[in-house]
Amino acid sequence: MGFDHRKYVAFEPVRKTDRRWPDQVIRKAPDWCAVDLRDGNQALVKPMTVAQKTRLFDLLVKVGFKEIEVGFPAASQPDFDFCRRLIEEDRIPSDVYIQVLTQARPELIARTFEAVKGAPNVVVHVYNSTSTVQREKVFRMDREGVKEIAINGARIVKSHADKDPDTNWIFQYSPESFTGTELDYAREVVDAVNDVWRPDQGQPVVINLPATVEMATPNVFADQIEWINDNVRYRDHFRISVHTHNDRGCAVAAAELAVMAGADRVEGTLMGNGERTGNMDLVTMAMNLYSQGVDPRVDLSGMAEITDVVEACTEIATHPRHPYAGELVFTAFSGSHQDAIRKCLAQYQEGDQWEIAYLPIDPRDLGRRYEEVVRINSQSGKGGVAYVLERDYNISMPRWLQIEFAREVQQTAELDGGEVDSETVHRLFGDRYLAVRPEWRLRTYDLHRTDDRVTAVIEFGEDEQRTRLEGEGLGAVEAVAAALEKRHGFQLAVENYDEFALGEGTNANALACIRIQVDGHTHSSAALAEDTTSATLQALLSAVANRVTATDSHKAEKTA
Ligand SMILES: CC(=O)SCCNC(=O)CCNC(=O)[C@H](O)C(C)(C)COP(=O)(O)OP(=O)(O)OC[C@H]1O[C@@H](n2cnc3c(N)ncnc32)[C@H](O)[C@@H]1OP(=O)(O)O
Ligand SMILES: CC(C)C(=O)C(=O)O
Ligand SMILES: [Mg+2]
Repeated sequence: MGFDHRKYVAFEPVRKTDRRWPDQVIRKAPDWCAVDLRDGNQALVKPMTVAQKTRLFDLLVKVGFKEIEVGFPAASQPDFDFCRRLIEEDRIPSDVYIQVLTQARPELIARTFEAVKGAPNVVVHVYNSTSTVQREKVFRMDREGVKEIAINGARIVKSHADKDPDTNWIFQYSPESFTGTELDYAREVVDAVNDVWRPDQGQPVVINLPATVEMATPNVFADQIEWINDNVRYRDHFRISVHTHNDRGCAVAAAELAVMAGADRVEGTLMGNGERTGNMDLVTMAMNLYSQGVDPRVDLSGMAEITDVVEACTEIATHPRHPYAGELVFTAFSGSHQDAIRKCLAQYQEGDQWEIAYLPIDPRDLGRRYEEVVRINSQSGKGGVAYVLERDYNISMPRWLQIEFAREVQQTAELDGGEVDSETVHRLFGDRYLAVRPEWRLRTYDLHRTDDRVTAVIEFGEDEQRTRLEGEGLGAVEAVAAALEKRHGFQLAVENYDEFALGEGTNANALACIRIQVDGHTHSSAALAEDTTSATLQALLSAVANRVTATDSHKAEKTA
């Protein structure tokens, strides 16, 4: 008893020597069938109301699905009523087939045909279970007996349809629990059904091969599909569909490999709602194709609407890491990812092929914004911090300041433990580098250049108490630095100094960043101003102010 793996037996792989699917590449989207309103619905704690089903149906149509399984009308009154509503209110576009599921039981098939009466295009989907376990333990029948259920069902479907030639009928058969069915037997049943329906004589047929329960790795499923594809009768005259479940977490992979193995059609649900761990997720598979440059033949650009409607109808929240749709899937918190994204995006031009590290697709294609791409916490680095200030505040920092400021942001993030939003990053930058004390505010400057020297005269401070300094040097910064050295009696070296013209969207035109060294201590500052010289001189004054304040408080501490 307990946690004992010996309770389970390994799935027998398919002994195949003519495997071709591994070399295939999907270059065309399969036909899609959305089964949200049936398989998705039957798995919900609270099955959808008619109003919810209608909302989800309208969304599926809007997204572009042309085959939509709308329910199991013989199972419940709401499913029946919903079907009637679609037809009687003329809600089904002329190029859309509604699909209805029924067991292969005469009374249920009859009721199903009642439900779809008057619809122009209908897929009647009949199923019975064929696996060894189901034959032996559920139906207690031999192979012939279970095959007879299928044949009977096929006959009854055909006879109802024959009575209603105004509808375009597609017949669909599923050997339910196909993955647990011996392949030769699955073929035998499928052939027997097609012998009734005769797709070769013009009857449109879908043979849907379900991984009702996902029992093995996706390559095994692909082998099963390729084997059926190679061995069934009438293969050129009907579509093979697959319907995978996600018990092992590989429903999408299994469907993709199945298409490589010859499947023409894929059933699934938006966001993967469905029995147990869910159905194959149509959003993920379609977007996987899209990200490979393949037209998915559905339009998922309104992803926010898709997740809103699916959440409202299923009452299941979207996981923040859900592929393509989750809140966090286009966000990088970690430093090296942010750095790479920032560098790639800086080189990206509209119309280029999308080659951005860590972003498999352009978030804007799904209605997302670059604003979400880089978010800051304690895992972030200088690239991310710089990106946020550039993106949201048009502030470019030199590399040396990025390194220094990222440490400050990191400390805040560590103290806080969570995310540091863009406004906080901006405020930290302003408080730390841009704040100007009134007594150090630059008021005027005057520069005189002779052949190789500059004489600078500056005034700074409050109105009544302005300080006037004069100095000389090779350039303006050196001249003012010399004046400040003389006034304060220290040695000042400018370690780094950068200035940037600012783009639109800011009041100032220039940003200057400076780092000075005084008596072995470094002090950095920055300033925004109308012109680059004002910005530079203000940055220098603020850096010196930092030094003077530091020295004063040190002296005060000693005296105390
Ligand atoms: C893998 C899938 O998702 S398959 C779809 C599953 N979806 C659903 O079941 C949701 C809707 N189903 C229902 O509401 C009900 O099951 C109904 C209304 C269809 C039928 O209900 P009931 O008649 O009460 O019977 P129940 O579902 O228990 O049926 C089991 C009986 O049908 C038989 N049966 C089950 N599936 C099939 C089938 N596909 N074809 C023929 N007979 C079948 C069983 O052998 C069993 O027979 P028994 O009564 O002789 O023992
Ligand atoms: C009815 C069938 C196709 C089904 O839902 C399954 O086998 O999972
Ligand atoms: Mg299913």
